[in-house]
Amino acid sequence: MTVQLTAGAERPVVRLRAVAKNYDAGAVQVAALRGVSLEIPQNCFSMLVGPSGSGKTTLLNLIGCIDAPTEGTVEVCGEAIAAFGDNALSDFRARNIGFIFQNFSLVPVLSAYENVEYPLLLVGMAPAERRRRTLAMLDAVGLAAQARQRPNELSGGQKQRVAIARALVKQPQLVLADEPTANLDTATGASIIELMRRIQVELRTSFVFSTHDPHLMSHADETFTIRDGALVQPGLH
Ligand SMILES: Nc1ncnc2c1ncn2[C@@H]1O[C@H](COP(=O)(O)OP(=O)(O)OP(=O)(O)O)[C@@H](O)[C@H]1O
Repeated sequence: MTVQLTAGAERPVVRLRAVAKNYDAGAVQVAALRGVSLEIPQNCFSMLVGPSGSGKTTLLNLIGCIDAPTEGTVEVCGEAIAAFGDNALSDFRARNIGFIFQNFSLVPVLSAYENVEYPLLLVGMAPAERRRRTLAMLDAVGLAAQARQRPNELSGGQKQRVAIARALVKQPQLVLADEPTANLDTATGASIIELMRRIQVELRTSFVFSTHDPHLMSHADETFTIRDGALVQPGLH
């Protein structure tokens, strides 16, 4: 018998405590985040919503271990990030976190197949398993027929599907998407959110995506609203 734990009983995949982030901008300091504490449960589709400049990218960069907080603690997949050295942190990120960006960030000279395969090369996976997983992910995002095409031969929505496959192919515990629909028309953006949601449920991973579009709220299990660097509406809705 499988015992299904509730989200509240499991260890959260992300835990931030009293996080602040300041940037030096010439003579002045910008307080990009102030006193942010949050927990993101496992197997959850979460949305980070707020206007431009509110701190969404800064927060995703801290959760993605790309940047360190000025104050407070960041725990991802049960690990205290401050305890890692640079090499251990890169390795941790490569194994546990997938990233999706608004400008897709695909490698232009690689085919869709090669873009998706790339993270598996980085973690040294054997060729047969690499091929199996890459083909399965391309199929999951509906791009099996476009495997040989390069990014400039794909539509915006298809490029973002490749980026989703690339983020998920190593089966990370956590996927972060920074405004994944910002460069897509409304219908394509909606289909990308639906695809991310379907894959999140199938693979039982955790997604956090940022947007300035509150209309997407209905898709999320949990919404965090951020304004001027502080959370204003934490918790389940
Ligand atoms: N490298 C940096 N140096 C100085 N200030 C920065 C830097 N990065 C971000 N900021 C400032 O921090 C604040 C939060 O920026 P952030 O990019 O996190 O917001 P955002 O909500 O992602 O915005 P957008 O929706 O426009 O991408 C803004 O005031 C921004 O100008």
